[in-house]
Amino acid sequence: MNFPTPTHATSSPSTSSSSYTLNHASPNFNRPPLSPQAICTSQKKSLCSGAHVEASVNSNPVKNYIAASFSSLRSEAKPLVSKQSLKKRMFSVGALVARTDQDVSDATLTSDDKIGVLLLNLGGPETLEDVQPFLFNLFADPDIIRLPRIFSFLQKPLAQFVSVLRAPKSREGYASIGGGSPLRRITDAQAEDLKKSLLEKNVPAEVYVGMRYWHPFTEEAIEQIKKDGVTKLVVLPLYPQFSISTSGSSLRLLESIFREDEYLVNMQHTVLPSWYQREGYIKAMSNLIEKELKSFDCPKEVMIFFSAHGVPLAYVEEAGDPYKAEMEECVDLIMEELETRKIRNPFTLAYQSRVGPVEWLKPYTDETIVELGKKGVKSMLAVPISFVSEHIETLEEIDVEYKELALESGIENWGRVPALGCEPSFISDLADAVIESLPYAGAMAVSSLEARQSLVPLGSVQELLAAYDSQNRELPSPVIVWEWGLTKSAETWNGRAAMLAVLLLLFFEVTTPDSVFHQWGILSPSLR
Ligand SMILES: C=CC1=C(C)c2cc3[nH]c(cc4nc(cc5[nH]c(cc1n2)c(C)c5CCC(=O)O)C(CCC(=O)O)=C4C)c(C)c3C=C
Ligand SMILES: [Fe+2]
Repeated sequence: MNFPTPTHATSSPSTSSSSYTLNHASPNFNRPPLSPQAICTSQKKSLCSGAHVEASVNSNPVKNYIAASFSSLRSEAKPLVSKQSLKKRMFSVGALVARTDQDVSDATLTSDDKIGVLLLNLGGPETLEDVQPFLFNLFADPDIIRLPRIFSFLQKPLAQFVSVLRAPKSREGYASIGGGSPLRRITDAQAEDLKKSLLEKNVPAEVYVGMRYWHPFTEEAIEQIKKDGVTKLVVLPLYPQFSISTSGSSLRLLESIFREDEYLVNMQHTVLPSWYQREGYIKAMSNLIEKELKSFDCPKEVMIFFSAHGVPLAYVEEAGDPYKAEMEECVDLIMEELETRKIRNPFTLAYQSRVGPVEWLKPYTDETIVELGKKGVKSMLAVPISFVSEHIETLEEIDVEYKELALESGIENWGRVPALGCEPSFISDLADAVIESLPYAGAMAVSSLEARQSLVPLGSVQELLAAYDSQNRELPSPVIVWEWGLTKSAETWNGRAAMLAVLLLLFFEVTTPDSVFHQWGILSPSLR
């Protein structure tokens, strides 16, 4: 039994033949239960402590799924990371395989097959006028702000309110980076290069871009996929690490689109939920860091400062988002790779870009920079780690705000690693990831009602989505921002509701003649 590698794919007969087969035998896809060690060694302790580890629900869902999916392949898998780290982590990464248990059968591509790759990304406002509607789309997403079900009718009014409130600050940021987000341009270029790379590897495919919050919207990409008659689709979120708020949100949207559509239900497809462990990605990141370190006078003394986009703490602690664990493992893998190159710099991971008053993942980037400055760190290399394109948070937040903060904090030498963008070895590795996942694209059983309810064939996305939620609630619960009870987020939101009530009272106090406070003598008339 062979693990599908790029080598197999590139050894496929040329496309002129009537059909070609990815050259590997079908793996047995029954998912054996994971051993507790396999899970615990692959994750940070917090996820493992005393956990009941049996099904793939109680810890890192994406990894569990992948681990479960690939555990039967482990012994023969081509190591994707160093042997040492593979041993330590017990499993390799691959596609989140869109498969039912029974039927990873022939991975055969026929000449009639039309392969598509759907790149999922966030999207960004292209002009300053786009900023508020873009923010509206973002905040209207229940994976970004989730209200309790009985208040879900308030989602759009709330999104309108928050987006209008946030827009001036956001607009200022986008104005300072040239009047809009570069995300569409860069993602289009990545799509173009990926298509070329796939062709060079003898896998002709069309690559589509589907953005979550701005053009080209995922719905538009899907329409094009249908028009083009794609028969096998690889869904590839452009986020190396999985978060409920990013890849999860896009997958949830896809799931709802697929469920409604006869064509899509029948189309074979597979999903790669996260790919930060891939050797190609780890090496590409390490190359960038190694190169940038050389621009410092004393490279060995530079603090490598990984800065990841944050998520609210409740995502990780209450909803089981694997984001933090994946991020930490990703950083470990990069540092291991650098170690093999004899680069043994000190390093830190912190989280940036928090929005609103709730607690986000810590340590915060800004506070950490100040602390490191106080501790006497003189040289720092910032490494944006959660995203593969330049965007507002690299170009403005890191390059301007954090740089300024670092210099004020006593750090004398500052550098920043560029985002991967269209870096050829990275794109080539993405192409390999697509090729490796193709054999697992499977058809949904249209007749099955259950199949219609999940994005990928029966079981897999359900497992992925359900696994977000450690309490196994009916719906994965990304961020319940307000519920009755004593969770941290509930407390925060109860507090906010109270604040809102006070603000409303004050508002009516100063705008209406018969105000309550004045009648009670709490506010003097001069304040009106
Ligand atoms: C892995 C990356 C990202 C995570 C995780 C993420 C979570 C997340 N983001 C917000 C709120 C905002 N994000 C905004 C922009 C933005 N976010 C990401 C990536 C992640 N977000 C990117 C790449 C971008 C920039 C896109 C671009 O146009 O360049 C914004 C808008 C900008 C701003 O006003 O700061 C907001 C708002 C939340 C609430 C969240 C997790 C719940
Ligand atoms: Fe964001």
